[in-house]
Amino acid sequence: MTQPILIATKNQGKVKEFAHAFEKLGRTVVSLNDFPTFPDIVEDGDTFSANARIKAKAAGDAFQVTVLADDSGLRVASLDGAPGVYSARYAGEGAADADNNAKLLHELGKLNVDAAEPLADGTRLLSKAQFVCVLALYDPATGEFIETEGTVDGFIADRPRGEGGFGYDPLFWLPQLGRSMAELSKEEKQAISHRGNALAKLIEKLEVK
Ligand SMILES: O=c1nc[nH]c2c1ncn2[C@H]1C[C@H](O)[C@@H](COP(=O)(O)OP(=O)(O)OP(=O)(O)O)O1
Ligand SMILES: [Mg+2]
Repeated sequence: MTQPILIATKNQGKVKEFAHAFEKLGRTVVSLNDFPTFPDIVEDGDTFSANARIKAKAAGDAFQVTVLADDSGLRVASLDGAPGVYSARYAGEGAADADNNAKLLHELGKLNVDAAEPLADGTRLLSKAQFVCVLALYDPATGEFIETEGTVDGFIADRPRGEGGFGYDPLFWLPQLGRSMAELSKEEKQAISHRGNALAKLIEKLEVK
């Protein structure tokens, strides 16, 4: 039996996406939710890369197994790239997804949005935006990291759509699909998303090694 892959995350949305992706490769995953006594990791890096490495190293050194970590977030053009690495705590420490989404709409509501044509249902697109995901795979035996980054471009809509995904997905509009990220199946999200993209790059790197 091959070992499950340990993902250094407590985010159930991420866990579901990785479980789906790795299932197709015949692998299962476990996360820090399976180790409730494992202490919270302080993500005090200035970049997605730094935080991904902090999470991978903390778990890898503790468990002495190879660990995958994901640090990700949303860059909103009209907010000069905010919330960026602060995406998880945009509305404050311990904020829920709904709080962060409300804060995002509040901040964008303060700006004068250009008079772009609304969508058929009246939805307005408030700003260009990009999801970013940095994956770090850390091997405690060598102390080495393998790192990849994935992005996806879209817009922030003025109202939520869809029940899938997590985080900012209901507000993230994909013009090429005419749907929000939360309206995609797991399969569709993996094919287009920052995380799916970063994971495809990581698997490619591992294959050529
Ligand atoms: O596909 C996504 N769809 C919607 N929102 C997303 C996505 N990917 C990241 N995000 C948002 C959620 C959270 O506000 C932040 C990640 O913060 P980040 O610190 O990497 O994750 P987290 O604290 O939720 O879990 P953990 O650190 O245990 O992996 O960006
Ligand atoms: Mg986090």
